[in-house]
Amino acid sequence: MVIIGAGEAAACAAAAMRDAGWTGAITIVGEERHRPYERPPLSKSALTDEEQPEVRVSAEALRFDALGIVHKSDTRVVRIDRASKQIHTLDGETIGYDKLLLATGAQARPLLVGGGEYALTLRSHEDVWALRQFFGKGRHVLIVGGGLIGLELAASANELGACATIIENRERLLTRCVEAQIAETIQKTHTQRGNRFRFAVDVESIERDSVTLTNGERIEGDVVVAAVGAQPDVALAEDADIEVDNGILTDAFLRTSDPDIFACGDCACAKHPLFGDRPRRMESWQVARDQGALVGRNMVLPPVPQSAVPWFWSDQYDCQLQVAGMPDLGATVVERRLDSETILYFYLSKNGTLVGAAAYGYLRTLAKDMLVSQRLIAASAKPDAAFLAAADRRLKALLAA
Ligand SMILES: NC(=O)c1ccc[n+]([C@@H]2O[C@H](COP(=O)([O-])OP(=O)(O)OC[C@H]3O[C@@H](n4cnc5c(N)ncnc54)[C@H](O)[C@@H]3O)[C@@H](O)[C@H]2O)c1
Repeated sequence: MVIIGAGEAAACAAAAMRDAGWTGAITIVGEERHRPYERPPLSKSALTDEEQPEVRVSAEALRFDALGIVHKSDTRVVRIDRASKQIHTLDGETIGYDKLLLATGAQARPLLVGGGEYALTLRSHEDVWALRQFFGKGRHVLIVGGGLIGLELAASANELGACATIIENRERLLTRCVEAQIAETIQKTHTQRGNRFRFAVDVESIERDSVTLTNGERIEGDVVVAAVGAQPDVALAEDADIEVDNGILTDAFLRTSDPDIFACGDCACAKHPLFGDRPRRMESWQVARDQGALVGRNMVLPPVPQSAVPWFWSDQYDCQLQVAGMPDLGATVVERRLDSETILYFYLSKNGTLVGAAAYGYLRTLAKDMLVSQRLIAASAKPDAAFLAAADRRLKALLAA
């Protein structure tokens, strides 16, 4: 078993292969220096902690030695030869495989404007080192992109006594993953703390410590960060003529168009039986873990389809955003107000099936309901909308229905 890419999904897959009974060789090849590590802290505690940030190795990667999993770090794969079932590395090494897993992840999308190279990005542990020096008291951080990274960075900057200006070219924040009302509430949390926003305007050019917008405005700061999305790392798959369309295409079992090659995590665009025929690329830590565990198992045992409900969270200040399922498939939205600060939205498809849930506010208030929501989505439940909206009625009762 050979795995290309050494992130969270790869680590989970390798451990799952052993857990599924595979006793042969498992080799993970990745270009990063570190063992697979957790990326969620990079935009938060790794920036805000006083102590210098250390790589937080993933739980599964801590088991590599005990499980006899070989990890070749600092090694770039340059070609997959499907006919001879071999991969080739930049160092000239050739490694044969019976089954191959592509867990190549994604890269920060570059900002293609004049001076774009001045903008820092955040994807790796090393990127945090570069950013930390600009996140101190009295600093002004200019962030292009009002998505998850942009907002988490803005919250971290603010916690450290800096101020952030977010420049988003759409009309509002988080268009990729949440409903307008939640986006508005999140924006309010930021503005109350002194962060600023510009919407529906593009960046014309970037200088080392300022940005010029297409409306002529020039904003000065201490650093410019580009947080304009992630692009899947599909070059190896494309070169090997494996089907790609916004990610490496897989069926619900995470098999690519080559029966001996699988894909998972940020690079994979996979079908999911709960969410119709269209394959989807999910960019979240939990999905990487769930798909990794599933694909590792599927490469060893008779395959089973994806069933875990996609889920992610985002911590900003003392609030949390959680999203489960596929809110974009909802035809109807039902609001459940949990307290003055915390709202949960349910997304029901045309036939009344619960397909998504999203909540923002205090974790202690929303956690239980979001957990139940995930179970209801997994069960393709068709809950009564009035029941969902009534915050005094316990959602758990719907599980028994
Ligand atoms: N909590 C989490 O789950 C979490 C946290 C951080 C990052 N991530 C992941 O990291 C990846 C990258 O995050 P991200 O925030 O960069 O991506 P994103 O897709 O969440 O947000 C990108 C934002 O940039 C905007 N944008 C795009 N081009 C622009 C331009 N030229 N000018 C101004 N705005 C522009 C988009 O409209 C969008 O709002 C994603 O895969 C994300 O899911 C996840």
